[in-house]
Amino acid sequence: MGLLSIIRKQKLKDKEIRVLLLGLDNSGKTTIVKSLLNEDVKEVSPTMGFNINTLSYQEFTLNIWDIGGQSTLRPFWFNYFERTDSLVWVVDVSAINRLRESFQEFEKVLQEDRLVGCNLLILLNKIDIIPTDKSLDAIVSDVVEELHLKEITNHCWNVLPVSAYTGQNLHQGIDWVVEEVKKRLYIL
Ligand SMILES: Nc1nc2c(ncn2[C@@H]2O[C@H](COP(=O)(O)OP(=O)(O)OP(=O)(O)O)[C@@H](O)[C@H]2O)c(=O)[nH]1
Ligand SMILES: [Mg+2]
Repeated sequence: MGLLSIIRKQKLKDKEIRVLLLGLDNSGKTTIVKSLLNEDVKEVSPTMGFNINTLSYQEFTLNIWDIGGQSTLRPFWFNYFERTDSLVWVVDVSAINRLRESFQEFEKVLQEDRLVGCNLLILLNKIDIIPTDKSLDAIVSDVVEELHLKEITNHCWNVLPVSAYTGQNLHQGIDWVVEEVKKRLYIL
């Protein structure tokens, strides 16, 4: 067992899960956290640095690191990878024209050694405003293709369409994160 695995396992015994929330600016990361914390989702402004929020879920404490996604802030993302249990990548489904940009950043992040072994949840946010001429299934397959998700073999990954505004599917997302982390706790 490598040192990283030992540290992770100890942390999980302490029932702490570190979640890193990344994605392009305006994708809705901060709003998702607010929704999970039952705060006012209409009160957000672009994150200029980062926010750490704590969410209790089952017997676990999730420390959610929400990092600003503007292009000038992306070089700083690399300061936050240490000890991440779960990477949550947020995509704005109302801005499909930014999928390529999202993939470019996503690809860089996935090359990071410090993220080896963490699980990966891709949230397709803002499904409350998807264009009426496109089905949700079609949007999901576009994202799976554009982000080359089927080529990812070294992370357990999952895709969930969500809405931070309505709260749809957000708890399923957290459930998945916690269940994946639990599996590792018993398998390692
Ligand atoms: N319709 C809709 N709008 C949303 C949703 N989630 C977020 N938004 C809006 O999208 C905009 C950006 O939301 P933020 O949460 O600030 O996005 P962010 O990813 O944290 O952005 P940065 O901090 O700049 O990286 C805001 O105007 C939100 O109100 C959603 O589920 N539905
Ligand atoms: Mg933000």
